[in-house]
Amino acid sequence: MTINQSKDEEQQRVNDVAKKIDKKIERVDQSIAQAHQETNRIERNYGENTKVNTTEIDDQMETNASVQQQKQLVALAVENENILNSDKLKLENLQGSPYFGRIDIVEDGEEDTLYIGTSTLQDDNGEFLIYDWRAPISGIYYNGILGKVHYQTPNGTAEVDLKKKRQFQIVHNKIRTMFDTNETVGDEILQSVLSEYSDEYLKNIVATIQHEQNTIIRDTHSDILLVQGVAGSGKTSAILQRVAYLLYHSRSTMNADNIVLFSPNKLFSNYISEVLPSLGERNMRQVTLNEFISLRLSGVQVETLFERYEKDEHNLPETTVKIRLYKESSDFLDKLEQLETNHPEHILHFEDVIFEGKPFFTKEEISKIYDTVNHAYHIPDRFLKTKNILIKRLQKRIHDDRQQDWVQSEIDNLSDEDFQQIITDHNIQESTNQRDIIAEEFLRERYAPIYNALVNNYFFNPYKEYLFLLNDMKQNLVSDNIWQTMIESIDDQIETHKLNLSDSVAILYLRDLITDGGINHAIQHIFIDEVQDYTMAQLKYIAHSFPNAKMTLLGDRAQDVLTSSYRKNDLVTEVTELFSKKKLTTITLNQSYRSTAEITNFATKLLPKGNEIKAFSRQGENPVIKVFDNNNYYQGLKETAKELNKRYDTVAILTRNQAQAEQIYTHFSDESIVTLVDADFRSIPKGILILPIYLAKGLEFDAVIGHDISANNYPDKRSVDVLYTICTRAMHSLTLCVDKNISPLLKSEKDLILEQ
Ligand SMILES: Nc1ncnc2c1ncn2[C@@H]1O[C@H](COP(=O)(O)OP(=O)(O)OP(=O)(O)O)[C@@H](O)[C@H]1O
Repeated sequence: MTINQSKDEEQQRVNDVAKKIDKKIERVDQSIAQAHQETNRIERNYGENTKVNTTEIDDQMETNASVQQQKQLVALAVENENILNSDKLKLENLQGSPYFGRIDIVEDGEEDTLYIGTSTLQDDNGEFLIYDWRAPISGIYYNGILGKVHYQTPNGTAEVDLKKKRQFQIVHNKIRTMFDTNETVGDEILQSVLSEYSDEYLKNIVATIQHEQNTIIRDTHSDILLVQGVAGSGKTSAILQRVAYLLYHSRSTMNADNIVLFSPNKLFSNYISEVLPSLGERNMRQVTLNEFISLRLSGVQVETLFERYEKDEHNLPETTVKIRLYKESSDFLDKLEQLETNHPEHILHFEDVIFEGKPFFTKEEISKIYDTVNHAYHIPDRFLKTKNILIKRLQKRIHDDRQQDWVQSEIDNLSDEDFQQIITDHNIQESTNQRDIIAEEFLRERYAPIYNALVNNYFFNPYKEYLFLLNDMKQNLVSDNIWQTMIESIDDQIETHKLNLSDSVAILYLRDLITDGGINHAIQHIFIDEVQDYTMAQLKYIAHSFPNAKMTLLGDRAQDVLTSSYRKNDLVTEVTELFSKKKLTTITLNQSYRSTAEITNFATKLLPKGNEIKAFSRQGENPVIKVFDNNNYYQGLKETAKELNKRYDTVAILTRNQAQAEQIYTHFSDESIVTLVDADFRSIPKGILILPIYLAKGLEFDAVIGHDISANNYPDKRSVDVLYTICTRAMHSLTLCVDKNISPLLKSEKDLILEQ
């Protein structure tokens, strides 16, 4: 059979499947309409039932039971609607491009042909028209070369003979390209996908997942999966396909709410938000490190990594670097823990519990309780016992205060409505001591802020405890004077409700350790993108906070934009040491997909070990270094951007910091096509964008212009990470602009220099 004949047959099949998908969508639409009517009907009914009389006890109980039942019915109806909507989304995702792969196999002597797409589709007889790309058998499409291959099933490893592997590119239900291949998912389709222009949203890559990426996506054994992947190697893409894969495989035990992704900034969250829905899945929870810390330290303003980077720009004093490195190590957290546990005689720093302007429990009273609890107990147990004793004292006080005159008179003054409300809220039966019970409930409500303070551990001051431990700490990093000055400066900051990034994690760790709090058992998977920005102390704290979670950490040691000015240790070595007791797998991705070969080759020359990075064979223009006369610099930059914008939808001018971005913007102020992006942006428009590199982390643009690549701005090796990250954001075109004084980092690139 010729390829054209088989293409005709394949096209025929696409047409048949497309019709079946359309029909199924029609049917789902009808079911959704019916389900919606049903939900409305139950909700109306629910509303009427809740209006039943609630003053008589019997009626009240009956109403409660009925309301519960109605609530369940509503929940079921809504759930049913959700399932139908999700089915519809999956079908819509198949519309126009129902599948991308086909495998012909022989299993146990039987021949079979399977088509692979973003989700499963069966016809009315239960025949599989499309297999989900995450089904066990689909794994061989990504991994297997023709011949005998294995795949994992729930019952163990199965062997099949893979006879044919065919790839399709189907657009609007027409086969655009189709060919048979042997090894990985072929270059030709990848070429075509990668040549497309940048988009506001990252796309799913299921049709072209590469071998190593597939290993990351399908790993279910490791506690810690660490991926060191060069710029543009598909780390972020792998995260998202992995989330989709894990959700499919653990459907009965996990949903998207059990997964948390730590993302580098708000722009990034929006950028990746379409991938999972395009695979028929819900997005996982997302949080930036700063949001995570700030949520846990409410009332304190924690410095962001971006703010610190902006402040740090120039050479940091050696002592600052030493102290910071120490505080960011996991050893530092261990040291705090040790100091705390080795001094059982030490009384924690407690605070008065204030009620209506006066201490209800004084810190002396709390300290005394803590001191009387057996010193041999672990600190969290002593803390809990103290807390329980306080709660008991509060309960006793409630009990004792019932007969107080002021309570009695407050009850007498209650309106009938309020009186009745207390009875209803607390389900108080009629009896001789009804008034006592009402008094008790009244006091419980009145004293609720105290109870709240106790439950939330507000009677303990972790900030003072931290300062105390710092004072107590023997260290030989810096002179005692400098150490003391540092402590005083933290104290001053705390006074103004501010905190450094490195202190914030230490304080959280200490607080959670002492109070046995801050632990979330429900999260099963943590993903951290751009892990090179995280300190070991932060990773240790995150692991401590989510004890049941497996962690997938993805980063690039060469894109250490935010901390390279002072950090020296290697990412992979540090992470491996930190998690030495866990089952850790490290995967390296050396193939870069984002940029043209010319751009990747240019960028890799900046790195000491750049020759390990493999460029993808997509050709484009050479990068250009444009040198302008000092007076014409901004004019030149502006014209370069406008020129590029005629050819490319998104042109990003990337700077070292926000101030530089703002300065450029003033030169553009007459143009409406230009956007100055800052840390609060949630999405990126098309046109010319100006932004500091740290906000462009993880993103990509058709054309990139590096601003002011001069010896002043990029003086030495410590600037390599920033420059490398700038260059690798470009998909198709890279221009570096500079006045006469070119950075020494570009010394070997004389051929690319264009004097203007
Ligand atoms: N297997 C693939 N098939 C198609 N496109 C891919 C594949 N892998 C990566 N890409 C594309 O390459 C680009 C870079 O991918 P991604 O952003 O996931 O890389 P990254 O390693 O996270 O990059 P960086 O660290 O530089 O931010 C994206 O446009 C992505 O769609």
